[in-house]
Amino acid sequence: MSDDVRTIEWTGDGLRLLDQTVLPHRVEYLTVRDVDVLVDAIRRLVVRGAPALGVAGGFGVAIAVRQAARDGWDGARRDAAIARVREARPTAVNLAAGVDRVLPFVPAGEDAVVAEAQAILDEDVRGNHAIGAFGADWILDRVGDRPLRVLTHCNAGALATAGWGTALGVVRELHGRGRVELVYADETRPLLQGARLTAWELDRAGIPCVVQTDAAAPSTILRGFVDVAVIGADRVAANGDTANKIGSVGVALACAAAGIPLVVAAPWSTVDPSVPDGNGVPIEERPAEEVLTWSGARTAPAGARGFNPAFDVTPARLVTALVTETGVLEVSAGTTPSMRRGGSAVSSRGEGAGGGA
Ligand SMILES: CSC[C@@H](O)[C@@H](O)C(=O)COP(=O)(O)O
Repeated sequence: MSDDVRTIEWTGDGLRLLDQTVLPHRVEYLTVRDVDVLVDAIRRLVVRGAPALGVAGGFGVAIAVRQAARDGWDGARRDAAIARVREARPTAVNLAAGVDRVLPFVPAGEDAVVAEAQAILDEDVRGNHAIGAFGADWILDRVGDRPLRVLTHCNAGALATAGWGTALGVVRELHGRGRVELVYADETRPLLQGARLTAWELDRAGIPCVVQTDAAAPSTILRGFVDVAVIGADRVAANGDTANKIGSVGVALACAAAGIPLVVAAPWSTVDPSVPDGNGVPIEERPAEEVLTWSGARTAPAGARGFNPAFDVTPARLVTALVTETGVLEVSAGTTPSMRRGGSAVSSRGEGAGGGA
């Protein structure tokens, strides 16, 4: 993403968000100055993607601190507002983690909170570049040092992060090395993060891309059109089970059946060691209207009810590699995130089970 378009930044006036609900047709920003507007923006996916939500969580606390001073709130009201930000969406662990990370700075005041939230943002951008390099190295080593056909699901790009992207950071790095033949971008039902956002990012970056329906993805993989799938994550359990946008598990099953790698690209801030496996990940269920309507018009018959889980869990045995900012864990081969601070060894490149920050 070029410098003229920032997903999320603190301007002093408030938190400036690129409104992802109107992309790719319009580039509009929303400046958030109060907590209720932020909670609504998170729920409507004005800002979305696990790492970007972590940054929003950190700055959300700054908004609450400023609002408390402005509107004369007591501590209890301020803390309740912070809790609303923390709980605005349940699956991406980054949101709660972002809030929790800045909380100790609340007594020191707004500037201290903003500085810590800015550190989350800056670390995310740095980490994504490292993820891109580690991921590209691993893929070219394991899949082949040639222009590759890459499949991705949802949007794990600059828009989903503070910049550069995780899965799309790997794609950007591969492209920079002349190693992308084509990207298959799954459209990502029902809110089209792939068709609207991933395709927009790839087009701006000059990376060849086709958009396909989610239902096409397993077939595309089984027909031999894809060399590697690279996706992001909303929460990675200690055993490597990975929650990501609904539809990811179908991609993973097809990759396993076709014998191609499924690579999950995510920062350590998306790993939740407190959750032993995928059963412990809360899965957001979104309004039924998102699947019962199209462009605001009802598509399903009046009597139909909807079921709209926003995420699924890919079992660790289907995750070939987890690429973090400190290296690569070969999860299906038995190297899990829980081994990070453990002892024994790990991966092909750089990362050990005891590695990382
Ligand atoms: C780097 S973003 C990783 C994930 O958060 C992403 O793949 C995803 O599932 C986003 O879902 P969304 O509902 O758009 O917030």
